[in-house]
Amino acid sequence: MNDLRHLLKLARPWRLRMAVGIALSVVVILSNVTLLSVSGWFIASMALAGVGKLTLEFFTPAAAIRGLAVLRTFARYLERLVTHDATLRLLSVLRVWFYKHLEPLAPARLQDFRDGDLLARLRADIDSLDNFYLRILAPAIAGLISSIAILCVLFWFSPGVAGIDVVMLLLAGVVIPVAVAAGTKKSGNDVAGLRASLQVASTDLIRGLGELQVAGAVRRQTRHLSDLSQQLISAQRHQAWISALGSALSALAGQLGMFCTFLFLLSAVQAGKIAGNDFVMLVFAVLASTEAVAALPAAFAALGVTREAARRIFSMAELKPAITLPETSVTPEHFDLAFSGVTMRYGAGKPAVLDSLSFSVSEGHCLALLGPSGAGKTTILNLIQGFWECEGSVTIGGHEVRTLSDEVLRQVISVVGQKTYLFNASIRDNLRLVAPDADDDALWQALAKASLEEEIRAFPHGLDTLVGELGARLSGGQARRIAIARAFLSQAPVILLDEPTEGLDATNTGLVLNSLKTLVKGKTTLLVTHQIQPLVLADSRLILE
Ligand SMILES: Nc1ncnc2c1ncn2[C@@H]1O[C@H](COP(=O)(O)OP(=O)(O)OP(=O)(O)O)[C@@H](O)[C@H]1O
Repeated sequence: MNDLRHLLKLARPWRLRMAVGIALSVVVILSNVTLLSVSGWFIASMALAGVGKLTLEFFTPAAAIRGLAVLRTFARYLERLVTHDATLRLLSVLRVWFYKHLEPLAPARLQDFRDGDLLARLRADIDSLDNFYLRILAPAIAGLISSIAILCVLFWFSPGVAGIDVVMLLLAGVVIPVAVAAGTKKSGNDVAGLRASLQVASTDLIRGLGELQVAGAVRRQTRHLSDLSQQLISAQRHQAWISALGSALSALAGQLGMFCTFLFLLSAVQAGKIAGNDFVMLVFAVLASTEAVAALPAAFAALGVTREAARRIFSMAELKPAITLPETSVTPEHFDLAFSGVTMRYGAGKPAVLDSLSFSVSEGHCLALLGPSGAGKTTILNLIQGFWECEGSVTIGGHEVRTLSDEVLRQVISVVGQKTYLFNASIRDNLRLVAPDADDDALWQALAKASLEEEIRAFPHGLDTLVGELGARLSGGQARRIAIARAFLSQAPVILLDEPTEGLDATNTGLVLNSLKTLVKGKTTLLVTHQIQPLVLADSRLILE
């Protein structure tokens, strides 16, 4: 329930809109109940007037019936407009709010989550929260207010009938929905979890299709996907069944309430203690009062999924970043790098990856970091980028990295790694990621320095060429040189090179090294490599054990 309370807090800016939505729901319910009751009264009165048992002025009730019908339709339209508007506003803010909480968690804290799972939280779980106000909160509050109003009016006519209606409303509006919530709790949790697993499996299938095909494992993966899909369908079917059963039982409770009212008032009518037209009106009123609680079984069926979705979102948003950088900071004036007594562990109690490490790189120099796999070379690059906390000090130009803002760090540091993330957009957009205001001339100059200009000019669409998903339409060497062009555009004074020529053929290695020679000139550079060729860039070497 804490998660739902948290959600309510986030919805606070729209509380007026939400309250108006609930008030309109109450108007809809009460106008429906009044319409049916007055109609019953009017038809019975007309019948009695027809056999001469009473005289009737029928203009007023006829006008009231027409007025109620118009009010009901109009209020329903407005209620849909207002409640959906409030829900969509809440969802749009929630998505941004969640993304803002995710951002500082990257990359250190997000490594425990799979991409598909994150996507499911960002999309499907947040979508599920539209249930909260629209299908749970608004119907429950509107149902409660309307029930009290109906019971007060019935009590004024007949305390006995009000008593019958209380029992019926408690049954249809509390007992049955609570039973539905209990019956769908497990399947609700399952639906949110299975949806995420399905997203993870689908992402894996699409991303790894090439490997799966080579390994002959496509069928196995699709069978896994199909099993998950079946489990999700059966959890959703279970929910739909219980929800439908709840709605049917709720409707049955309304019919029983009507029947009991009929029996209760029959003797009074026969004894002439109550008029025939009032008798029909009260019977109809009890039947129509189920309208106040009709939405609750479905609402409570949605409670499980909604609660689980809220838990998944808020549990993630409560995670603490591995390191908290200040919002703003100075920009260093010079750019030498220094590690002093740095000890680093990936988690408390884990072995030290770096143990009291000290070294420095003076401004404009290139230091090659060498050492066996697992020695901690990439960890050093991660610390410089401010991704993890460590003991000791890591400084750029004399400023501790942890005292520099994220914005300053991204301006100061540029990374060329073996994996370059390319967005499925044009080459222009991929380059402008680091320099949004750069014009085409600047982009071509950067491409020329990255030894890529001629190849891009040869493409029919030049800078507008779409690179495909993860840069699928470019070769590995071209993608690497796009990363180098980005580094030229960013003009960052500190360059981190992580295996810059790994996996490239001799021609591409030559092209990349030529460009890197220009890039690192005058910049402070750390080079991580297992290969011999990139060592031409280095002024000195540090061997880690
Ligand atoms: N995010 C992480 N969480 C937990 N442990 C990690 C993480 N990243 C690296 N490690 C561990 O830290 C140690 C150093 O890893 P690191 O990637 O820095 O080594 P490396 O020298 O760059 O290796 P390679 O040359 O193979 O890239 C390894 O034992 C690795 O398992």
